[in-house]
Amino acid sequence: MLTGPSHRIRCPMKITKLSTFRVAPRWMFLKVETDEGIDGWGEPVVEGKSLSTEAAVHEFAPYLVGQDPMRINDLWQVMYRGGFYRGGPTLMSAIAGIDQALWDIKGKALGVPVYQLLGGLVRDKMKVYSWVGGDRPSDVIRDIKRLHERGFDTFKMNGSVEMGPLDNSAKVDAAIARIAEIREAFGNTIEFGIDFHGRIGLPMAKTMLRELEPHRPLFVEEPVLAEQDEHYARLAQHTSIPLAAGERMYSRFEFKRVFEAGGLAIVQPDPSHAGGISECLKIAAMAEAYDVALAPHCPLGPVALAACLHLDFVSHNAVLQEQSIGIHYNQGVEPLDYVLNPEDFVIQDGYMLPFTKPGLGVVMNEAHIREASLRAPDWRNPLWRHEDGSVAEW
Ligand SMILES: O=C(O)C(=O)C[C@@H](O)[C@H](O)CO
Ligand SMILES: [Mg+2]
Repeated sequence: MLTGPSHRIRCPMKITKLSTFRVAPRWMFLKVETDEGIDGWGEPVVEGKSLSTEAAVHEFAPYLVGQDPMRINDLWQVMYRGGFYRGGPTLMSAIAGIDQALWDIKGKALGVPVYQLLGGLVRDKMKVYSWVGGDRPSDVIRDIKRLHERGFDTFKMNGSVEMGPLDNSAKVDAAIARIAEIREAFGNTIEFGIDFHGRIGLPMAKTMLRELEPHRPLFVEEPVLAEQDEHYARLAQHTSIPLAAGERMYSRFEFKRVFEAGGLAIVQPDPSHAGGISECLKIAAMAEAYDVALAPHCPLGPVALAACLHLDFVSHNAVLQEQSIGIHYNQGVEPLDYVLNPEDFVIQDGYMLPFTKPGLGVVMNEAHIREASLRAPDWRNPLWRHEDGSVAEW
């Protein structure tokens, strides 16, 4: 017999408003409001395409306003399938940020951190890594020293400057010498991933991997571009170095091909690009079935990082988490500049601890965000060109 107020069948909560705030350095925050005063935050953004991502978020709004935010799975399917066209960085990043906000609302409505809604913790802390060097990797030794003193022992850097499709041995030697210098300086007291950022392609990848073998990087990222993912399996035959990729893949429908073909030892979906927590959970589970490790991509802000960590804390195969504190893209703006609870972003000896507050666990400084959004930069990545004038991969 349903009698007392606690048993009253509640009218479903309703989404009332979506607001977007583009802010420095190149991020965008989404606030989803409801008729019960519970707000959820997300971070939908394609770096360098925030205006088109913002438009996509607001194109989804008519499907969401008036709907029950607790029905995350249905709203996700409506956004993914309802508009006929699907996939790609813009639509999937818009869905990602909305998905994050819906999980934030659900956790706050039920009074628990999101990872509790996803089955609870599989680990007590999560290993994180820091970027060192810049677009053209320099001063990496200095940066590693500085961060190593702060307790980090795992790093990532760009693997090279611009590289032509078939570049010369001097540039290969320069790239390798920089890595050799790191191992020389730190031995096995640190580990590092090398991100080629898609700057090399198949003609150079085997050579670079061969030359890197003796220095045993933790992984090599994007040795070829995601649109040539068919090469990962071939390259993996030529190297013992774990190959990683995924930041430019946007749903399980893209990742399934690399799982089937093999070659990637680590996948790096970005919960702010690949459909959010909901979709990245499915990608993580697929990866686990193929014994592929998970290392979510996150060169972004605090909500994106929180979404990654909730994913990490429920995924057995999560091994490393990228975070953007001090990354060269931030130009002096840091993720914690936009939150009122920096003390909850605990980094101890290169690990982060689970958030404890309900929802994603991030208390956004809305007043500062609104003010900062009045000065939103139109960030875009540099356009590089080779010696011969042709476009170079950045
Ligand atoms: O963090 C990484 O692994 C990157 O490759 C950075 C890249 O995603 C830039 O954010 C694009 O603007
Ligand atoms: Mg990368």
